[in-house]
Amino acid sequence: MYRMVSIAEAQETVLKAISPLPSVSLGLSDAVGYILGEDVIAREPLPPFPASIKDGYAVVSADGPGDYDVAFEALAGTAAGHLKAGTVAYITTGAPLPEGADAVVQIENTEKLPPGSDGQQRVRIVKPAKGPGDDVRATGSDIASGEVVLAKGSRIGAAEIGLLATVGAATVQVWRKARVAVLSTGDELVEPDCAQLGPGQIRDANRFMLAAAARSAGCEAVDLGIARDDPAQVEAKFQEAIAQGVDVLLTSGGVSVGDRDFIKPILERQGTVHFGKVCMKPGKPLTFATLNGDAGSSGRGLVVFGLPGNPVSSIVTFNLVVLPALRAMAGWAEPRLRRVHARMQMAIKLDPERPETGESAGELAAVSTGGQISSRLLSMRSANALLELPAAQGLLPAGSLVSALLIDDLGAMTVPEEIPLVVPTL
Ligand SMILES: Nc1nc2c(c(=O)[nH]1)N[C@H]1C(S)=C(S)[C@@H](COP(=O)(O)OP(=O)(O)OC[C@H]3O[C@@H](n4cnc5c(N)ncnc54)[C@H](O)[C@@H]3O)O[C@H]1N2
Ligand code: MOO
Repeated sequence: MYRMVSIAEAQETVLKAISPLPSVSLGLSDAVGYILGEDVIAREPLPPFPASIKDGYAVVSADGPGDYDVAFEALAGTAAGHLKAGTVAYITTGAPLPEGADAVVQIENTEKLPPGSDGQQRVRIVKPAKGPGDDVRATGSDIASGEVVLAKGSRIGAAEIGLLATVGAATVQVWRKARVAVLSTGDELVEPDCAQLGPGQIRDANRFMLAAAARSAGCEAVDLGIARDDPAQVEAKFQEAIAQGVDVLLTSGGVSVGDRDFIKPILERQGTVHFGKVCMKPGKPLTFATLNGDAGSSGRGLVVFGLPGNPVSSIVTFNLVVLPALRAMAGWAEPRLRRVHARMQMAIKLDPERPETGESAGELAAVSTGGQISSRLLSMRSANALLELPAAQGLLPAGSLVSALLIDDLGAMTVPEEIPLVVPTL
């Protein structure tokens, strides 16, 4: 019999038992979504030279307004020329400021004059530069040489890829992501392409759902298929996971207390079961174990999550416990789900015994996805948050402010036309 642990204790136990996977070197274009395993330092200043902020004329600011010869053109991508006082140079945005010049006057503040008889281009500076440095980016004003542009532990998104490219970090050290094997167990399961279900059969939903969830976390998913309710078959699949050198094994089904539930006894024989019962609904039989030895692609053992067979229990426990573990392995400093406030738009019945995790959709106004039953995958459809509801009798009234754990990027959320600016009165 297992002691019933709280969700927080289960999460803490898992995060204590695992550590980040070894770092790997990745090409810049492949690094999006990874966590940086090193500080990235700028070797040169940016801009590497004083650069024009505008299309206009490079000037000696002390020359002031007046009519000038355009001595030459300073174009982006060319070496800076030398400007003599009393003349100006045509300059494009991003071009190096010519030596001798100290400011730029934008085109809008000038008037082109007819060329001289010798063809000399001339311009009138109508509104002169305010002083040295006007409309010029000084060397290193965006990024100083030696500056840490990205610290170890940063998450690499599109802007960070841009920064890496800017400073010439063509390859970077990042924490590797886990290889995750997915195994379904149960005599009743058939493949999704089964057109005609036999007696007692259902299609395997969990394997595909969990593999997709692992891939969404950036992990490689390894499909171990279905094991029948037979300890020898389940053990053979465990050996296959070890042989394939995966880091994490996700099983679903067979973790409850029936005499056909073989996952816990096998894990007890092969490794250490850290918990086998969690005080939550859905997901009570969630089991977490580590297998010793040289399993896992980094030779540091295999991490096994025995997820409940009910599909909703499976995906909810994945989000609450497995996902933080995959993130921690990938080097996330704060791997847990983001917790926000949501206001209930409707009353919700509470469970008297187990704190409940329900699903909500929409804005940070929580609307139930309907009947919350662990077998009913429709209760997860389009859900973008899991509400953390206490174990209690009765109804939670509409208007209650509840805790919500975000499980997606809210990309499907309706977008208000505008959000009013609220300025605090001081
Ligand atoms: N006597 C008790 N029985 C049960 C308890 C309990 O405390 N005492 N807990 C219940 C809870 S809570 C859950 S959750 C389930 C979990 O059971 P298992 O993990 O052993 O899962 P199975 O019995 O194998 O399956 C449960 C349910 O889910 C369906 N299933 C299984 N795998 C898949 C799959 N890959 N795709 C789609 N559906 C799947 C399976 O057919 C069952 O209907 O135990 C309760 N029992
Ligand atoms: O814990 Mo079970 O997941 O309620 O059905």
